[in-house]
This record gives sequence, structure tokens and C-alpha cells, in this order.
Amino acid sequence: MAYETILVETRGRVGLITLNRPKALNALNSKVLEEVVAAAEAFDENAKVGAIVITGSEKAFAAGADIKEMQPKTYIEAYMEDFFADWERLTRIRKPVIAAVAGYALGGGCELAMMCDFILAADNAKFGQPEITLGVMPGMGGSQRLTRFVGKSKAMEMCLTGRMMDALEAERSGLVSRVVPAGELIEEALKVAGKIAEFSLPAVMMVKETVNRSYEMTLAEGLRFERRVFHSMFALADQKEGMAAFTEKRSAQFRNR
Ligand SMILES: CC(C)=CC(=O)SCCNC(=O)CCNC(=O)[C@H](O)C(C)(C)COP(=O)(O)OP(=O)(O)OC[C@H]1O[C@@H](n2cnc3c(N)ncnc32)[C@H](O)[C@@H]1OP(=O)(O)O
Repeated sequence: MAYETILVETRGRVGLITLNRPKALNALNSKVLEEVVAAAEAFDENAKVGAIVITGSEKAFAAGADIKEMQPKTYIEAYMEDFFADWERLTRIRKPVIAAVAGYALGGGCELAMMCDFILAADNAKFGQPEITLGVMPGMGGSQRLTRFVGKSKAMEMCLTGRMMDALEAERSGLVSRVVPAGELIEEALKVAGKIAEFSLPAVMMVKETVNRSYEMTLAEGLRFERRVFHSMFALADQKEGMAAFTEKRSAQFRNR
């Protein structure tokens, strides 16, 4: 497939999606949505890919949903199109998706990063939900996901004031897993994704599914779900291989079975 707004490549076993609308600071319009989701779904189907990285430029991961595209929309258009609903398809990707964020991750950009499984931030990253300054509110999950990541008080302050958070505050608050120097962001993201891609793919996918359940279940239900999935892993050839490799003091050769 030929893409207009993103660059798509594989690096080893990692699928890399780079947002590529530099003149608009990677603002997320309908084309970007269609292409990012299609590329991620194609990587999810590709047996040679074990993990996916989504990134932007050094100046902007994405400065938000495209304000110029949104500005003329009427209520009935937004409602009937279920505007932004297709972004949820990204959360149904079964392989791990890592957001590598440098520069601005604002509004929909911050929300896109939060749809990923974890966020690696460059030291120049800035996160924010400035929709209130435009007379609206987050619409791609920010009011819900940001609150779960950083707690009510900080999420409420950010959504009500539009204040941006720098990378260190984002790390302290639990929004990002780690901060790295901007010049090393992509290499580090590819390294982490590459490491994940070396493990047993079914085991990796079960870990992702189980951690995500913690957002949707009570603790008791989540613990039961975890135990059932853990038990099911004893049906994997990769469990036999992983444990045999440990006892035989050699590296495991996972076959994704
Ligand atoms: C409403 C929902 C549900 C979600 C949203 O995401 S709303 C959007 C939230 N994001 C914002 O409000 C941020 C908007 N952008 C900015 O405030 C600034 O661009 C900046 C602080 C990120 C960077 O400022 P800087 O002075 O460095 O760059 P600009 O000259 O302002 O921008 C360069 C170029 O990009 C266009 N741009 C930036 N952001 C967007 C956007 N979200 N949508 C569409 N276009 C955007 C900006 O207009 C300019 O292009 P032009 O010179 O052609 O106008």
C-alpha cells in the first residue's frame, strides 16, 4: 500500500510507523487515521513482525487532531461519522505497540501515544490536552486514559487548563515508562521493540492482553484471568523450550507456538 502521511518500514522484526506531515506538526487528520490504523493492522497480520513502534519527528510526535479539518464540522456530521471512533482499532492490535515520543504530543497526539502499550519519551517531549483552549475537550480518550495514568488531580488540571507536562514530569507521573536523550529515542525504541520481538509471540500477546484486562476488571476477576492465561501457557511449545533452555544453560529458540 502507498501511504501519503506516514512512512512505513520494517527494521528486523519491528514494524516502524513514522508520522510524516512535518509542515502541520503531524496533526492527525482523517488520512493519517486511516493510514496509521491500516499500517498497524498490516503489521499485526505479518508473521515476520513481533512488535510495532509509532513515532513522529524530533519537533512533534503529533500536535493534535487536525484543527483545520475539525473546525467546520457540524454536530450531526461528527455524530453520524462517529468522528475519531476508528482510532479505537489501534487498541485492538494484538502485538505490542510502543509510542516513541519526541517534541509535542498534544491533544490527539497525547491520546494516540496513550493508546499504545507504553510510551518512551525523548527528553524534549511535551504532553498536554489543550482542547479546552479551542472550546472543546479531549475526544480520543484523553479524559479517561490520562486520568488512569496520572490520577484525577493532575489529569483534571491538565484538561481544564491545557498546561503541558515535560518529559520528566511525565515519567514521575507514570505517563511514560522512560526518558531518553532525544537523539537516541528511535534507536532505543527499536532496541526495546526488538527485544520484545525475540520472545515467544503468543506469550507476549497473552501478557499484553492480560495487563490490559487490569483496566477493565475488578482485581479478583483480573487475578483469575491472569491465572487461567498463565495455566494455558503450559500448552505452548515455547514454554517447554524456554524452561528447558534455562535448565540447559543455553539461549531459548522460540518458535511462536
Ligand atoms: C479536539 C480534540 C478532540 C483533539 C485535538 O487534538 S485538538 C488539537 C490540540 N492541539 C493543539 O491545540 C495544539 C495546536 N498547535 C499549537 O499550539 C502550536 O502549533 C504548537 C505549540 C504545537 C507549536 O507552535 P509553533 O509556533 O512551533 O508552530 P506553529 O507555527 O503553530 O505550527 C506549525 C504549523 O503546524 C500547524 N499545526 C500545528 N498544530 C496543528 C493542529 N493540531 N492542527 C492543524 N494544524 C496544526 C500550524 O497551523 C502551522 O501551519 P500553518 O503555518 O500552515 O498554519
